[in-house]
Amino acid sequence: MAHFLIVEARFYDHLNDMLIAGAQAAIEAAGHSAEVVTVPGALEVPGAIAMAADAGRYDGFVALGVVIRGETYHFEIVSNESARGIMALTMDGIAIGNGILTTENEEQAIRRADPAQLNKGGGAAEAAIAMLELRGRLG
Ligand SMILES: Nc1c(NC[C@H](O)[C@H](O)[C@H](O)CO)[nH]c(=O)[nH]c1=O
Ligand SMILES: CC(=O)[C@@H](O)COP(=O)(O)O
Repeated sequence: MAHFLIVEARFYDHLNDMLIAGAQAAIEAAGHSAEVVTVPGALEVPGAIAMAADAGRYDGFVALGVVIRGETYHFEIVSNESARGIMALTMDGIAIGNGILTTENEEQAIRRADPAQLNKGGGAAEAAIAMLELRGRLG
């Protein structure tokens, strides 16, 4: 059994709750366990994963959050830089599933967060599990 850390950027409560539910269900269905830590926004997610990876208590990570386009270039910064930070950690061999949604509006986000619809939280958890298993196989 592996132990995962779900790092959630809590920007939209109702959307995050759905993402977490999907991720937790996928981890439990695979026979693993998880705990959740909350950070202010998507830009803080890579840093939190880096801190937790250093601590060495977790086998893998699930990044969750929602970025919805506003009026300014901030959307691009938050979307691209959070993904870039997560990708950099992935390239260091850390098993991470990226479930940070980047959408044009709330309607798109609901469809993707809802476990009964596109279930992107569950998909991110499954990706983290797959990468952990791959690391075990590849050494
Ligand atoms: N606009 C969104 C943000 N912005 C906040 C940043 O992620 C960050 O917390 C802030 O700049 C302080 O460093 N975060 C989201 O997760 N979603 C957004 O839509
Ligand atoms: C991530 C965003 O685009 C949004 O939350 C920020 O909105 P704005 O660009 O209107 O300040």
